Amino acid sequence: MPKSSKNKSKAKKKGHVAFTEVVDSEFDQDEFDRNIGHHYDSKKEGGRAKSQMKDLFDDKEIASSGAIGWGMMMGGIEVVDASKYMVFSESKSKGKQAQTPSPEDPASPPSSDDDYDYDDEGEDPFADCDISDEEGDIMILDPGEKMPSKASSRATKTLSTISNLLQYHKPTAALLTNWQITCSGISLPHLVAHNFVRLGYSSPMAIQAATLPSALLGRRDIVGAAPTGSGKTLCYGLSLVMGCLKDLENDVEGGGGMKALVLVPTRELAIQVTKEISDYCKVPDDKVLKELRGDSKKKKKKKKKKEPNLLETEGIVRVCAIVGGLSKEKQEKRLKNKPEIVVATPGRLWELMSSNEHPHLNDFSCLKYLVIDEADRMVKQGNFPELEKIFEDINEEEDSEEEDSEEEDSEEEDSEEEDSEKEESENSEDEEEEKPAEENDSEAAEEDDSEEEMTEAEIEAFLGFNPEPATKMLSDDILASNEELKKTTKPSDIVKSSSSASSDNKPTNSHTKGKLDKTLRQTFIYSATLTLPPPAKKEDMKGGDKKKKGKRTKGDDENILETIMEKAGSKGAIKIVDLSVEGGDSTAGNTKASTKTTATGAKQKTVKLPPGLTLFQSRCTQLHKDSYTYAFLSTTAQGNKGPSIVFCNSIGGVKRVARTLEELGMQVRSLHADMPQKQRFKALEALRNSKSRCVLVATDVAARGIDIPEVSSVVHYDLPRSGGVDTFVHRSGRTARGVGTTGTSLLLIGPKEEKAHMQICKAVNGTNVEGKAIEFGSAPFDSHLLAAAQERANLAEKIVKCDEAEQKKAASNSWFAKAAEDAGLELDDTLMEELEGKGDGNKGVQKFKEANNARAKLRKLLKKPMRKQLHGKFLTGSVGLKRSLELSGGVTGGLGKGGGLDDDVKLNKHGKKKRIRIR
Ligand SMILES: Nc1ncnc2c1ncn2[C@@H]1O[C@H](COP(=O)(O)OP(=O)(O)OP(=O)(O)O)[C@@H](O)[C@H]1O
Repeated sequence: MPKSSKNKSKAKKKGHVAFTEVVDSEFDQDEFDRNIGHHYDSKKEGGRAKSQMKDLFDDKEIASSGAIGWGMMMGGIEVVDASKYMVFSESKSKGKQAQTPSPEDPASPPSSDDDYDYDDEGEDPFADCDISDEEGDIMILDPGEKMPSKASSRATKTLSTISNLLQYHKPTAALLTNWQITCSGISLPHLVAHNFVRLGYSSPMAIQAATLPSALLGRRDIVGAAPTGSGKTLCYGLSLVMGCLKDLENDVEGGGGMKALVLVPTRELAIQVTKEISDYCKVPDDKVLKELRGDSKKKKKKKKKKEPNLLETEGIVRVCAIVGGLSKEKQEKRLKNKPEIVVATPGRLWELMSSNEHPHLNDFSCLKYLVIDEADRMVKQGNFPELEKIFEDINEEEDSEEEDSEEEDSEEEDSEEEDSEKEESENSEDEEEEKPAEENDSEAAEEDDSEEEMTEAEIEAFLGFNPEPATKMLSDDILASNEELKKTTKPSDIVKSSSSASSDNKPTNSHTKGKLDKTLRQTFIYSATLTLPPPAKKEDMKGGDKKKKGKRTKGDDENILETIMEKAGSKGAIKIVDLSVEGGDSTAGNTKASTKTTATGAKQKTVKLPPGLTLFQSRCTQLHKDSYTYAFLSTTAQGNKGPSIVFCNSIGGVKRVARTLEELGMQVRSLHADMPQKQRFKALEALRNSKSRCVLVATDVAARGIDIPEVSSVVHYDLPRSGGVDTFVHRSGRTARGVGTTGTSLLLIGPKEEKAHMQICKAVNGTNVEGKAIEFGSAPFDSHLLAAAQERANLAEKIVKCDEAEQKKAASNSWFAKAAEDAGLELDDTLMEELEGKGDGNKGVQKFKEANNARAKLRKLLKKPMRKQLHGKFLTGSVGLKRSLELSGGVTGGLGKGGGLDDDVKLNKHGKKKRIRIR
């Protein structure tokens, strides 16, 4: 009997997990049973086991294309092909039909489990496997393994179950052949491969393909720059997870210490990264996870509502977020579980570290990975003073070890070194003092003082637990090229390529079973906006080699990078990959020029934006920005498509614009550093889950890292002030993220923002032959609709202004009255009248009436479609402004010099009007 038929009939007989071999005839049932079947006994567990299996292999279509991509692009990652196995979707016990196609007719599924011929006699390797405990929970045991006694340690149980879990997706020989590209080298753990299939990570993205082999095989320190949304989180996240899984598997003594520390600039990003990393090693079944962690019984006994498993999420490897704004107690409790990976914002981390009450945060003896995400933002002076102290603590232990070894050196050498170090530290102190205190961007900086309790459901919702599996597909061209390569690659080629791995990927150190080598620590530095040194310098660059470092000067981006590496204590060989600039699609050693030469011969850096991003611009006065934003978001195909983010430069701006858009009938959320953390999370959650269109009005606290794939457009209501081009890149990158997505970024350029605009244009598009900046496309506004939008926006602004005035007055009056009461003073009648708004000619009442009138008028307008309201072209220039003032009842005030003019008219330096082109 051919092997495949034998296997099929075995599968019929077995009934532990029914499956059909889909792809070829070399499927090995015995191997399948060894690796998968023994976890589940259909007779005992019935439908539960089957539905678990169904979950495991749900994304079979993606897998078939995806794993090829991983194998090929990574030069040897081996990925499970879930399409090999098809399993029941519903249990027999529920009386539903199984979906597994029969071998004979793939389209006709067997009607029930009875269609499979179970054979209980003789050859059942699972006979001695009791897979349920006394409470009916599934236990995962090796064939022949005894039920663990109640007294058995969690560690023993975990290790045995983990090694099973890591195996249970083991590809068969047929699968390996199918994935011709797989070679020795990187081997993706099967659990991770499964999760990648679930997440839709069908092939590595460019930065992942460029960095992962060096990080995983060569254990190199990595400095990576790549456009926003290009998958940088996975570049370091996967290394961390694989390292931790390997340790668990190899039973490497870790002492339960922290193995990886990820530092990020914002709380939202910390929570997001925590979830993403833990997603890579997520265990498909909750019960299995609880069993692995040894806490299922504990929780059952308590019979309390499910404990929030939020700051630490649901992977095998424990990942825990340490952030400000959330309950410190809960985070402290999480730390007691000794999470292998800690993702933190520097403020809260330092607070807990310096309290010396959390041994887990003070013990860096096991630290193998240090990650600085959004590195340029993190090390910007004044942003995170705690960062330096954290680095010092981390490096303290190693430094002291080094010092010990240095003692063996000659006295002369010692004193020379001391002198040079002293000199260097003096220099660096001078440099710090010389540096003018840069504007502290308190907006985006963390303030870790306030704390809040969030309910389980609230944070769960924010973390997006139990989301629908992503269904991102491999783009057609990659698929096609993979197919082509698959056809032309012979197994012998694979062996060759694997044996001649590049020197980048040769391990600098090796793993020792049962031991943790401290010198193995890897440092990862990532951002979309890192200025990297030129190729020659890259080759020279060695982290921690102080003698090679030049004096750091303000604005010297290259030296900033060196400083980060030095502070982070990077000691190994550094691999630098820069995909963030045009022409920089290569890695250290063969980097092409990443600059353009302008007409004047000057070298100019051009940044790379996500491929699916379209840039628009529109010039308007500050007064018209509300109506332009409203018109873009409500009338254009690009702005109207999905959730959007509107960026303002100040908290006051965010509040005002959000209120105005709200009055205009939009579903609006705001996000800024002055908000309680709970509200901040809720705002992002609303954006992520917005069924109807949601607009988030935010400061730059939302500019970096936040990954909400649904966001379809970004509006720069204010052009970024500080860090112009970089901030523009990060803000714009909140849309068009990941594989095959599109998005729009609209710049609204006010009269005072021309300079900032020019810088952005130069950096993004370069200059034309005349040396002038190449500009973006014109925003697709309909001038008829702009007029209608202006009318509505004016009314909304009026309402907001009146409300604000009311609120301010009420606040100051109540303060005044209270102060008088506290001082035991009585207010006279005139003063009382004034406080009540009667004494100033009823101005307060008048404002209230004005607001109400405006509100009534606006409501009426909002009921009608905009196009029908106003016929006639949008009048630009001072005429247009006058008309809109008339329509609004004059709330916007008179024309000032320069301000108040529209697209086509500007004042020249003599105060005369000059015409400029409308874009
Ligand atoms: N191999 C992959 N295939 C498909 N999607 C992926 C892959 N890797 C990551 N992604 C998805 O791409 C999106 C962007 O990833 P990520 O947030 O890591 O980008 P980033 O480069 O860190 O962006 P930013 O610079 O804005 O922080 C995420 O939704 C992530 O799930």
